[in-house]
Amino acid sequence: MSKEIYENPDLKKERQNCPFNKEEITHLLDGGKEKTIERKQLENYILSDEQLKDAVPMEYLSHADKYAEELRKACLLMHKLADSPAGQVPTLRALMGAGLGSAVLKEGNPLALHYVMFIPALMGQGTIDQQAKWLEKAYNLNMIGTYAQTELGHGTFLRGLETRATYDPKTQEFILESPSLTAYKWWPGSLGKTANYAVVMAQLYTKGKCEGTHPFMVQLRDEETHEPLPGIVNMWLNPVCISSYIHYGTYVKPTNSKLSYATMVFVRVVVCQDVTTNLRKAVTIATRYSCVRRQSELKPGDREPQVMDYQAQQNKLLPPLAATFAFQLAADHLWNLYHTANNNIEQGDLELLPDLHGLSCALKALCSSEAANFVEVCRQSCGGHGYMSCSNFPRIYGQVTAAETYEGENTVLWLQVARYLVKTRKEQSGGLSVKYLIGEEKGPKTVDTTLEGIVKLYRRAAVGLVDVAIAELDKSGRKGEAPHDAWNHAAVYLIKAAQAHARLFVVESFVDSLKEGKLSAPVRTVLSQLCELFIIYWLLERSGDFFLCSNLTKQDLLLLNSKYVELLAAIRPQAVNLVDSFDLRDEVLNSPLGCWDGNVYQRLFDEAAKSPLNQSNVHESFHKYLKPLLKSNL
Ligand SMILES: CCCCCCCCCCCC(=O)SCCNC(=O)CCNC(=O)[C@H](O)C(C)(C)COP(=O)(O)OP(=O)(O)OC[C@H]1O[C@@H](n2cnc3c(N)ncnc32)[C@H](O)[C@@H]1OP(=O)(O)O
Ligand SMILES: Cc1cc2nc3c(=O)[nH]c(=O)nc-3n(C[C@H](O)[C@H](O)[C@H](O)COP(=O)(O)OP(=O)(O)OC[C@H]3O[C@@H](n4cnc5c(N)ncnc54)[C@H](O)[C@@H]3O)c2cc1C
Repeated sequence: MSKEIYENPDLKKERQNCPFNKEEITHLLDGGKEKTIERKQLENYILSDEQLKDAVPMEYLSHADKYAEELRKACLLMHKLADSPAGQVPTLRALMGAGLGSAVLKEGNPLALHYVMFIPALMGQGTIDQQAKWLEKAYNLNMIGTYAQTELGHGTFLRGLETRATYDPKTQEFILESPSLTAYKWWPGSLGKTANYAVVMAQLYTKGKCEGTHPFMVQLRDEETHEPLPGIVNMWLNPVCISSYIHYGTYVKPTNSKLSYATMVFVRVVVCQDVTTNLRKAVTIATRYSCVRRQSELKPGDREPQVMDYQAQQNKLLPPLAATFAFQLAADHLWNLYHTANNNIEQGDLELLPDLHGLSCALKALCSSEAANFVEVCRQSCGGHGYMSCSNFPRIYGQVTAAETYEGENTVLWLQVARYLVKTRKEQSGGLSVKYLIGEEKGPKTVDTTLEGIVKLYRRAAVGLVDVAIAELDKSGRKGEAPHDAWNHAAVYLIKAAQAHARLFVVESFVDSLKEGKLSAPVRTVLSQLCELFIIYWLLERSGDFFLCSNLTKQDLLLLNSKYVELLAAIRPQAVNLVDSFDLRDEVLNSPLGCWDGNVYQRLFDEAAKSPLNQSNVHESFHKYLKPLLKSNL
């Protein structure tokens, strides 16, 4: 007789009479039905392999054992890659991210940088000959690379990197050196024990002149023994400049000095999708748990309610739920821009490069910071159980907050966006933001609180805050302040303007996607509710920006607040159905709080039982330390 599949009765009730086709949303998020089939096939292929399962929870292993275990599984995955039914590229993309990849490699993938930065750097910066020499070797894993840019003393300010690459015309070699302790490469993933090659960013010196940071291919370790090459700590020999700018000793300036930053732009684009996947996991865990968890008393004398029935809990979880759609659709738009810009750049057309830089900085900073805040809210919404390591919230939070720092610390990226916006506004120049900055709303500034009306408010705020920042810069200039001082003294205004611009891009992407998308009526209804909830939520959170730049009134705000709480109530019945549409397997969620069947308490108990401390009633430390203390009559 088939074993009755347990399903928590509350979750079962939540799933009854779903008014929309969950699979339609799954296909939307995967990029089509075929992609969903491919993803599920790949998940089965990977997650069914017993060798990829953890014998003991990773949190109970030593640092070295964690590394060894993750490396074992990462290497096994690479072997499986060759026979993957989904093909190598989709498999790699799935294995590098926060979805399938982190289901297997919970502490991180020791080979991630090889695929996420090392190979993209070769592809984006290497000459044809260099690619012919190294790409095949890299794809065949005959070398393991990393991207070594950050130093002990510098991560943000690339023009301040101290690693030097001096070209010797006599030997036609580059001598790489770390002239000081602060020049030591620090942070690059895999650099410590895994990689035997690195793309090293160093200041290029030729004929006594510094030509700025450039990428160099450097062998770090012997390919057979894996021993560090001689002098690897202070001196690297035989590096090769990965670029086509040195012709027989003469430096040929690139068309744009920032093309050497291209790998970072690629990762910023990818990070937007990756933090969204992590946010989707957190929202799924918290939403299912909030429909299983019954606590306190809503109606005196009644049974304890599902905590999801508290408006306060809906206010915690439904904006992040809406954000997962908003960020996914914006990341899709950015990915399309990236491909267009890159194809143009390959033809020598750099016109979209500033827009790509501006938008990739904006979206990476916005999605990572908002996702980090939302993941923490999801964790808190699960009370004490959300604090447990096995809830998976600590790991998800660690991964998302890292993205606020790596690939460009967010504040620094906001200021890059502001620089781009001020320049675009002043020059009324072309490019993507012209749609937002020059296409500003003419006519009366009266506010209508329809979806279109609210989007117009976002545009007014995006344009208005740039103008406020420019006014601050001009005021400082009139006082005789030097441009760099004026810029520093306007930082608060500049960052607000950059953030408003990023939010406008996300809001417009969400609204436009719903307009363009071929959606069934029930799916359109629920996604439109989520869209309206999200754009009102952000407006209420940042109402100061809107007061500053439009005729928003107290009445408008009160009306929007009412609309907001009505939408919470309207969406509440579909919360579980919406997170089910993400189609995240229990192994990917990796949390007893978020499992599909809602069997939370039994799974929590089973997880606790795995602790080494629970393998005996009395731990040996009692006899060593506690018992002597108890007897010591202090
Ligand atoms: C799947 C798993 C995922 C998840 C797995 C992900 C794993 C990843 C692990 C993390 C890996 C890393 O962190 S790798 C290390 C990442 N590090 C960084 O991102 C460093 C951040 N710092 C920088 O990018 C740079 O220092 C800047 C942009 C902040 C400043 O550069 P700068 O050279 O001083 O330039 P600056 O004077 O500000 O600006 C001069 C002009 O250049 C332009 N400009 C500046 N940068 C760029 C650019 N990238 N592209 C185009 N244009 C640019 C400016 O707009 C400006 O134009 P105009 O105004 O003159 O027209
Ligand atoms: C998990 C993780 C993985 C990483 N992997 C890699 C890797 O594989 N390869 C690699 O090369 N690097 C890697 N890094 C390093 C990462 O790229 C840097 O830490 C990041 O670029 C930030 O630089 P920083 O550490 O110098 O911070 P800093 O710039 O020193 O930041 C310190 C403070 O100074 C502020 N600040 C700095 N400049 C300005 C400014 N102009 N205006 C206003 N405020 C400013 C910042 O906002 C911040 O508040 C990784 C980092 C992490 C956390």
